[in-house]
Amino acid sequence: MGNTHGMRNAYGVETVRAAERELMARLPQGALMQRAAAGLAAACADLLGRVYGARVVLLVGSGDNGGDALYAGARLARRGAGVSAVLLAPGRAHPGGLAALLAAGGVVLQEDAEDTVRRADLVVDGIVGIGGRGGLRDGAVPLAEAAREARAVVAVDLPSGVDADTGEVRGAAVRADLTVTFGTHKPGLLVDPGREYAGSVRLVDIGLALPGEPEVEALQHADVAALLPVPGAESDKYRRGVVGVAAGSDRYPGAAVLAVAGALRGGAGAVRYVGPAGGAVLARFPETLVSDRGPAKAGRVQAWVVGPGAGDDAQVVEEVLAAEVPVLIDADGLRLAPRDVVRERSAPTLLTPHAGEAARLLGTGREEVEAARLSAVRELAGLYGATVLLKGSTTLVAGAGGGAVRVNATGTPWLATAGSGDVLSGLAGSLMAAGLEALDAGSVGAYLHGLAGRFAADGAPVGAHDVAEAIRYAWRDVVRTG
Ligand SMILES: NC(=O)C1=CN([C@@H]2O[C@H](COP(=O)(O)OP(=O)(O)OC[C@H]3O[C@@H](n4cnc5c(N)ncnc54)[C@H](O)[C@@H]3O)[C@@H](O)[C@H]2O)[C@@H](O)CC1
Ligand SMILES: Nc1ncnc2c1ncn2[C@@H]1O[C@H](COP(=O)(O)OP(=O)(O)O)[C@@H](O)[C@H]1O
Ligand SMILES: [K+]
Repeated sequence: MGNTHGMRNAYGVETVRAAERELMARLPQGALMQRAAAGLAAACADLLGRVYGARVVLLVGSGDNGGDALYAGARLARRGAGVSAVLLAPGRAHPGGLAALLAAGGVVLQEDAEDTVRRADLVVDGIVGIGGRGGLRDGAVPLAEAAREARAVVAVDLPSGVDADTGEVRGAAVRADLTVTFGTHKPGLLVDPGREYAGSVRLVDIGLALPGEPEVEALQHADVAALLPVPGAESDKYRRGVVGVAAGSDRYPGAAVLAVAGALRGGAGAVRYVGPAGGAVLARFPETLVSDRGPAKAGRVQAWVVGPGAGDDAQVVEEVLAAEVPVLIDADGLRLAPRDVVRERSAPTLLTPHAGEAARLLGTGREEVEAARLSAVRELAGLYGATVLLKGSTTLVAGAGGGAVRVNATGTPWLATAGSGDVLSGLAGSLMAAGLEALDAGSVGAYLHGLAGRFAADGAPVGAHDVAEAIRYAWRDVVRTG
């Protein structure tokens, strides 16, 4: 889909470096850093409101990230800000940047650095950028902590301590209100936990040409609008697609109701329900086609959803996996679906674990998955030869064949409510039945589900059924403004 719809793309460090080398070779020395510093200074000025008289403290590391901070500091000093720099490696600060700062009236702080940082109107984090390796080094940790008490923190390119390629944070990292990033988003700015440290992100164009596929991409309204299924004049309920839902149990009939609730709002022309909760489903949604035979005999569907609240019924999972249509596997189904059977399926499979379920499938701990989401989702997709949607504060979707990982951030923590995952599985399964590919169905489903959660919650607690009801508002919003 490329850039045609304004997809937000993030490229890894290696690609950024190559693009920078190529561009630098064609520009006068230092030109690129001046572009970066100009964009950074403008963003700082916007944040400050009034530059004259503002107390600005620069945290300056030994690389070009510190250079950006110094040149931007010089620009702010020329506009009347009181700018002081804390040099983390005094002999190795960017020489040109330091000279520019001093010439503009800035000073180098020799003592009481932490106190000055705490009292600052603005702290500019130029400790490390894409050259950073591992967590913050010891000397920088107290400064990062002091910065939390300052009025505002702007991170240069990315918050120091956040891994640019993965969003992983090992140890301490700077928490920014705003990150001013150059040339392209970095994966670590879009994927948690890094995303949380970045605050809002402003992209400064420095003229980089980035070739090929990004590491991570985030759909925007227009991308989603272009992917949504729309019935044509010739459509009938079967042509729009039938989605089968094999979910729920005597113990958890509600999971069936919620998965059907999501499926009814996902674009399929009909929802076929199979399982022991048919009565509960019909009572709530009379439009559902209910069957009391197993999935193999339930009649044709264009995609299956299996697993929410399903308990231990391995037979149902087996029958669904044997169907030659796309299958979404969630919750209990993930436990019951053998890896080799999934790998050998000829039709697409979409797995939708949360971090705890992903950890069990990978044989690791929940915390490990949450700390390294990008590698976990890629690894699972590889192991199962399937598309994997990893739920959480930022939801990731990795395709079976590698390629850019989709990240979704439309959600809200209010979605952390029982049953909201069941709604998502019905919704994404319905999109597959309507003809979307697994990667698109997962990422479009997560986008609408997150937005629906926001609309339904609007700052107050919600139940999962509220989220399902709000899907149509999310859909309309996407269609109208996309
Ligand atoms: N290369 C370019 O063309 C441009 C680069 N720009 C800036 O340059 C940055 C990259 O500069 P560099 O390659 O010099 O790398 P950085 O400045 O990101 O960091 C490298 C330096 O930090 C030290 N370091 C590494 N890990 C550390 C850690 N965990 N704690 C403390 N110190 C650590 C290294 O010893 C090295 O001296 C970008 O993030 C961006 O801010 C911009 O000026 C735009 C143009
Ligand atoms: N902190 C959060 N911010 C945004 N979305 C969240 C957050 N926590 C959970 N979610 C979303 O809520 C849903 C919860 O699904 P899941 O964990 O399967 O719950 P359940 O099994 O109760 O349905 C997922 O779509 C997930 O991405
Ligand atoms: K930084």
